[in-house]
Amino acid sequence: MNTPQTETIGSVTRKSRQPVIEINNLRKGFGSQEVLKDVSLKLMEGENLVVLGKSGSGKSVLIKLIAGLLQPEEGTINVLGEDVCLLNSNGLGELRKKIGFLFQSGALYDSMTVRQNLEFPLRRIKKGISQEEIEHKTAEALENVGLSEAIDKMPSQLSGGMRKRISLARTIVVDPAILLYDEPTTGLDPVTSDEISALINEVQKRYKTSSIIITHDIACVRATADRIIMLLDGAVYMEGSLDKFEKSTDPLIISFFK
Ligand SMILES: Nc1ncnc2c1ncn2[C@@H]1O[C@H](COP(=O)(O)OP(=O)(O)OP(=O)(O)O)[C@@H](O)[C@H]1O
Repeated sequence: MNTPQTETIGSVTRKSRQPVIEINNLRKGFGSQEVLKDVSLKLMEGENLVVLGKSGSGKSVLIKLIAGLLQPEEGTINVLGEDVCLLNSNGLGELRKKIGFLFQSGALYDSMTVRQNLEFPLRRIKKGISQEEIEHKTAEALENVGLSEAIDKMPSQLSGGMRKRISLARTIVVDPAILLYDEPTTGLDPVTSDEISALINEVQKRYKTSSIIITHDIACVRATADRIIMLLDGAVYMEGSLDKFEKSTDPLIISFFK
């Protein structure tokens, strides 16, 4: 009889880990422009997968395809056991409740306090949730991003780094299974960027999420990546551990990691 192997990926130690996202032979273009020609990848449970690629290589398009915001021309996208391309709008809506997005802008609702910014998605996604539970989850999410004291502030009263933290709190407050980060540290100073990278790891541990992180920030890659995928010319150019990328002698990889 085979003994199940135990392995640790990110924060999750399991006898056998499952893919939470599985993409096969994805093709997507706009008009005559081919952006993704043939992309296949997996995101494993509990893993932080970093996607690298030159500007315009289709990283954001990839995230939008995963979320069902764009339709591919060819290929399959399976997220948490659902074939995204076959879901109707209700099915997509349900699936998106399990996916958290942290976009570059991290847009908060400027006319709402931090508390209201967190309570809004909770009420929308967790139908029937009690007021007590809302308050508990809001306080917990703010504590986890180290900003409990900001609960009654307006977004305009916060620094860029604080806004990013609150955006992350708003994303995690609804317990997503998957987090999609699009350039989470862009526009932040190096110290604040490092804090956000550390927070990405904290969130992974506490909330047991699986994440795709798109970033050009190599410090963020070094801090967060369990595995890396480099896109080039619409396909996966290289895939592997941080160590593999750091030791690569390929000029393109070196140009990213120098
Ligand atoms: N809705 C759209 N309609 C037409 N073209 C689009 C659309 N979305 C993206 N594109 C094009 O697809 C290409 C890839 O865009 P994408 O935003 O995915 O790049 P990226 O790798 O995320 O770049 P960056 O690192 O600069 O953010 C770009 O040439 C972009 O202009």
